[in-house]
Amino acid sequence: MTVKLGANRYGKAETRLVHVVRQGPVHHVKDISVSTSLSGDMEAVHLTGDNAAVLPTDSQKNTVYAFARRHGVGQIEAFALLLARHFVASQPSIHHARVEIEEYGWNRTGPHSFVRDGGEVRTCVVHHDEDGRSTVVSGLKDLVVLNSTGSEFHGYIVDEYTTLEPTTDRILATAVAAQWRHADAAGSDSASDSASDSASDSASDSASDYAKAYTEVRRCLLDAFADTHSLSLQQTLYAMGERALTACPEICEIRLAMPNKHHFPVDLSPFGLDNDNEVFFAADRPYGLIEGGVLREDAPDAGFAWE
Ligand SMILES: O=c1[nH]c(=O)c2[nH]c(=O)[nH]c2[nH]1
Repeated sequence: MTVKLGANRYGKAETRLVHVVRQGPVHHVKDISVSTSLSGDMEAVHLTGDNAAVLPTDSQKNTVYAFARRHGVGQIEAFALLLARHFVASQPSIHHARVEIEEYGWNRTGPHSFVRDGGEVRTCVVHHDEDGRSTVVSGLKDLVVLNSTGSEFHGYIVDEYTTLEPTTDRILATAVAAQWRHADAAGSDSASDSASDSASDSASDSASDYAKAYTEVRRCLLDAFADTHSLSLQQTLYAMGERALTACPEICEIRLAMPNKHHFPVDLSPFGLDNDNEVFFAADRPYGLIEGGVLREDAPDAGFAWE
C-alpha cells in the first residue's frame, strides 16, 4: 500500500490578547483571540521530522503580541491581514496563511473602566497566499434575538412521525451567526497603515470600512429579523441576508447559521389555567439548525475565502 501526505496546516490557536491604548487618563481596550494557521513546504516535517521549514507555533504567538505593540490592533480584519502577509512574505517555506480573530466587546464605564459587553462576538477570517491574493470574511456570532409574535409555521410535510402542531403565532428566537465576504479584500494593500493608525479606533480608510460594514450589516440583520412576518426561520434567514446585501455594496455574499431556539407553550390545564401564548418552556436542546447563504448573482469566485 502506498500513501501520501494530504492537506495540512498548522498554527497557534486562540492566542488571547488584550491591548490597552493609553491616551492620558483615557484608555482604550481591544480584547481578541487570534488563531494563525500556516501551510507550505511541510512534506519533510511530516515524513522525516525535518523541521527546517517550520516556523514554530510559539513564534507565531509571539508575532501576534509583538505586532500588537508595533502596529496597534485597530480593526481586526486589518490586523489579521497584516499578520497573514507577514508570515507569507517573511518565510519562503510558508505559501499560505489563514488568520482568524474573535473580538470581545467592552463598554466604557469610566476613563479606564469597562464592563464586558455580554452580547455578540465580532469575527473575521483572512487568507493570504504567495501569489498576493487575499480574502476577507467578517462576521458576528451569538447575536441573540427574539420576536414574541409575528411568526407562524404550518403547511409542512406530515408523515407518520409528525407530531408537531401547526401554529400561526409562536415565539421565534435564535442566536445569529453571520459571516460576510468582502467583494474586494483589497482594502488590504493599506492594511498595515490601517492597523497602525487605528489603535484608538480612529481608523484609516480601509479599516474604518470594515467597521462601517460591520455596523451596517448588524443593523440590517436586526431590522430584517424584527420586520419580517415569518412563515419559517428559513424565510427570515433569507430576508436578513438579502437586506444586508442590498444595503452594503462592499459585500458580495453572506452566510447565516441560526439555531431555532424553541419556546413551547406550557400546558397549564392541570392547574385549571388557560395559556393564551403567555407562558413558555424555553427548550435548550435539541434545536433546529437553519443554515443558508445569500449571494449576489455576479459575486466573484470565493476562492479560499471560506476554507
Ligand atoms: O421555522 C422553522 N423551520 C423548520 O424547518 C422547522 N421545523 C420544525 O420542527 N420547526 C420549524 N420551524
